[in-house]
Amino acid sequence: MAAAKKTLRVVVIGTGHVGSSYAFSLINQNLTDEMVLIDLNKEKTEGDAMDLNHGVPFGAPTKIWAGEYADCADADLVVITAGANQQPGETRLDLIEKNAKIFKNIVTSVMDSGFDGIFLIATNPVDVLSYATWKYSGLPMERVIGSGTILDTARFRFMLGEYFDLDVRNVHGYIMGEHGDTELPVWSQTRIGSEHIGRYMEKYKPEGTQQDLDDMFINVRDAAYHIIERKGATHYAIAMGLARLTKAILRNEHSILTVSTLMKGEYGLDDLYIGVPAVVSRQGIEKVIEIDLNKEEEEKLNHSAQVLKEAMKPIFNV
Ligand SMILES: NC(=O)C1=CN([C@@H]2O[C@H](COP(=O)(O)OP(=O)(O)OC[C@H]3O[C@@H](n4cnc5c(N)ncnc54)[C@H](O)[C@@H]3O)[C@@H](O)[C@H]2O)C=CC1
Ligand SMILES: CC(=O)C(=O)O
Repeated sequence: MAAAKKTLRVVVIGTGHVGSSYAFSLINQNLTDEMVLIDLNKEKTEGDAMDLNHGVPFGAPTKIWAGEYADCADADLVVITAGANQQPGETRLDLIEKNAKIFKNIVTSVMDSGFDGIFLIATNPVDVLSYATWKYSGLPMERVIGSGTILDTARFRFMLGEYFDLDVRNVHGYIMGEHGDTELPVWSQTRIGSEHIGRYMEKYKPEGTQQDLDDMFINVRDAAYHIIERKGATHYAIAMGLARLTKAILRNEHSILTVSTLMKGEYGLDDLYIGVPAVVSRQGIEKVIEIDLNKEEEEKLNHSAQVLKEAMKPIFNV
């Protein structure tokens, strides 16, 4: 008889805007057999579990419950979206102290359960908290992944698709660096179809200017501020980004995605988590892809890394 297929379990810690949107996005993708919800607000997780369970007849069989840290023991993936979010005017780095404290407790509780899977982190500042999770958990770096600039890259591609009036799936480019104010667009490697963006613009949008593109990037970089001013939080797009990452991991897709991962000499950087393109599969981070950056992009990436290191100093002494 063939061996029974292992049950896939995802645990979501923090079921606020981001966590509950992710849970909803995940059950719509039929990627997991079991989903456990954990939050300080237990009543809310119970309500969310009831609500999501009532949707299961419209999707595929998935067991969903409001759980405990002990449920992490058998989890394949623990996704952390718990902690404070930005208030209008606050930067992501302003959240560092509050959320680093919360993370020490959460990661210790997960590891005490005997967890031996992959962590996926979204809480801000995501680069710093992914590093914190790696340190606090003692897991190999491959198994601690931050959502990094996956959302910024999606915003970048979306806005370029609108600008050129094209299917966003034909827009290829990356935002790298901090998921925050020092992130950078990699124009030198941005392609529309297989054409470099500059050449595409010359041929098909001659009225377009570099100023248009620079303004677009500012909108990408500041998108969270614009949304938070209007509705207090951003959650749908990151939830879909986390679901995309979950798929790459659980389905062993070997997908190149811009995630936050530990630098060990790549791009000349060491001992920090930062957003770069990397291959993501069932083992977690398979490898960082070192794309060619021009001088200006290299300097911007270095600056972003320096800002992250400064922000980490009081907590990790790096
Ligand atoms: N990486 C990214 O691209 C994005 C990250 N975020 C970040 O995600 C985080 C969550 O944002 P929202 O969902 O909007 O916040 P929220 O306030 O709606 O939800 C946070 C949840 O965490 C829970 N929580 C707090 N401390 C906890 C603990 N010790 N254990 C378990 N649960 C705990 C709260 O009870 C709450 O339900 C924020 O840090 C936000 O900045 C948000 C959007 C995009
Ligand atoms: C809140 C946040 O990090 C974002 O929407 O980019």
